[in-house]
Amino acid sequence: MTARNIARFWEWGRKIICVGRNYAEHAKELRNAVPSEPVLFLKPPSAYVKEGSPILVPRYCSSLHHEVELGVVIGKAGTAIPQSSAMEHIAGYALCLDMTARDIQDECKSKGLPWTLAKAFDTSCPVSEFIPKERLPDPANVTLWLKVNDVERQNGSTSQMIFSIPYLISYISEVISLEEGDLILTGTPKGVSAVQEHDELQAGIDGIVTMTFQIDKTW
Ligand SMILES: O=C([O-])CC(=O)C(=O)O
Ligand SMILES: [Mg+2]
Repeated sequence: MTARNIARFWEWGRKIICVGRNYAEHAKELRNAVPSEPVLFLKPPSAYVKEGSPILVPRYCSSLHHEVELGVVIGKAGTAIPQSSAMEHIAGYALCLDMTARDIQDECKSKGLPWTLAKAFDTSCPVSEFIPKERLPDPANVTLWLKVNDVERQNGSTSQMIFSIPYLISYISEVISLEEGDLILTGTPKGVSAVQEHDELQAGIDGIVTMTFQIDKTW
């Protein structure tokens, strides 16, 4: 059997664990309380989309939002990983979008229902190429940006995260064992906004990676 290539982690069928409200300014722009513990939700592996394929607006959604986020790719499995050794479990990173059907999420929130329809649909997790961890020596201090049709919407530093990457790995792995090829989305900085069919989304980490996606309809 040939060894699987971690640089193609999105093909492994592993889980995607997302952290919400990890930047105070973003929690505030959506009128949410700043959390005292991480807010977690999941996306299935069918949510992955790579450059060259479009991001699809679900038929039931009339307000699709972008959320640019740093993704952490797990390279070594673990359960209840201590913060002190958490970084050893990272293979690398990817720039990610947590595409969100905001109107549906608002409805789910008001009814106290889970966010699956708002967050877990096909193409809800666009990802960049894999970034080996050596190329991002200080993941707690990188700037993420996102433009819609060349207009900047999001620009924030991972230094603004409420819960650090080691804390998140430790917290998540107490509840959900982490496996090689899993992806953790670490939350979005402020500036989320709605996108339409034919819009072009460009996102990047300066000097490290950029990626471009088009928005399309499913119907
Ligand atoms: O839907 C939300 O705003 C929660 C979330 O994913 C984030 O903060 O990144
Ligand atoms: Mg998010």
